[in-house]
Amino acid sequence: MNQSAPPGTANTNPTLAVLGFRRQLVYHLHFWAFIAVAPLVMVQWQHGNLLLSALLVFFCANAALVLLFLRFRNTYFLKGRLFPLLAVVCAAYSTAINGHAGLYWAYPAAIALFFLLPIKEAIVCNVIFVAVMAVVSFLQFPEADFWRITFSLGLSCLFAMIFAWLVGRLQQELTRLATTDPLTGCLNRSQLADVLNSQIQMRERYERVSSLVLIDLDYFKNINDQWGHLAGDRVLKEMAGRVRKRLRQNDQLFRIGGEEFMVVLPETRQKDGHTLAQQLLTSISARPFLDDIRVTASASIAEVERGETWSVWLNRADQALYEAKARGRNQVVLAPASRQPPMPPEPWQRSPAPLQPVSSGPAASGTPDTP
Ligand SMILES: Nc1nc2c(ncn2[C@@H]2O[C@H](COP(=O)(O)OP(=O)(O)OP(=O)(O)O)[C@@H](O)[C@H]2O)c(=O)[nH]1
Repeated sequence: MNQSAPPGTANTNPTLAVLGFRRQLVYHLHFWAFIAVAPLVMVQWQHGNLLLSALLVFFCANAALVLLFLRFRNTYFLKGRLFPLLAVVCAAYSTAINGHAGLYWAYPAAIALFFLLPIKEAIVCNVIFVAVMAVVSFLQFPEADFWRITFSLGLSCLFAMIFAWLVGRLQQELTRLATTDPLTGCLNRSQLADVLNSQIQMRERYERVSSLVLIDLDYFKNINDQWGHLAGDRVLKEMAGRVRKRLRQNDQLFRIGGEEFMVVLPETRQKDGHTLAQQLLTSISARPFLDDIRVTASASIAEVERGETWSVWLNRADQALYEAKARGRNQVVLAPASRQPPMPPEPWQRSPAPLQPVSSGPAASGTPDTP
């Protein structure tokens, strides 16, 4: 069971790490684009290309605003959408009036799209961009150059697309690996603080009350000792499956310790959650695991209170789980409100009748309860 809330859980949230990666990518692209393009404003001005010079000023101003917003407000100015638009327009227009000197900017502009836009939008934008550049180069250059430009720009886009797509998949896979338990497929602790905090906010802002259920298998050590660790693993996996089957789509199942699971029940009062917790314990104890391993579990349920932190909330549930173990296991205990002693068992929360063993497993063989 949890002894205490782990410090700094929010800082290790893998989803936030991915967001940090995106933010840095956007930040660096805008920073280096600004450095590269700012001098061109003067160059185009001196060449008398006033419209292009104005477009480049616009481009630099947008880049500067994105950098400032990211640094001081942690948000994307206009969602970072202006960079791709301006880069494409500037590159196409510059090619139309400057020929090859403008064309060179089309390549970094096309590649940057894949790192700034969602992949589907980037593909659509690049198809349009390559088509526009093909028309411009058809009008500007000899036919052989037109073919070279169109194919080399198309190929650059293809390579950038493959790279961005693979990086995106890698990010998704890393996030999945970092946020789920490989054995059971449940969420792990990495997002626990965020999920509980969002339920706390729902309570504070909208009076929507959520509950959390802790479930801990009883005498699980004996299962490992008697049937081996691999069987223990399979029991955990099957148990997660049975619990998951009973949950709603919005409910979230975490594995927060070896044989301890947590279910977050959004917009569920303690009394309603209690009914579910009872059903979960029944689904665990009613049928043997791996054909002949009888297992029971203990559970606690705690409704979020106004003004409490996620660690206090979890701690109340944890104390109630200790109580469930101390009262003889295979039962659900309601967590009391803060600073109140654990509630005495009521008739409707008493444990079900003891199970008859189907084999000589530890839970089935009536191992005496030791807290
Ligand atoms: N097979 C397997 N066992 C695990 C895993 N994680 C933790 N365990 C085992 O789970 C057992 C937990 O034992 P205890 O904390 O004593 O709890 P318990 O035997 O269930 O007793 P109570 O909780 O008091 O009912 C230990 O033997 C751990 O080695 C896992 O991923 N796979």
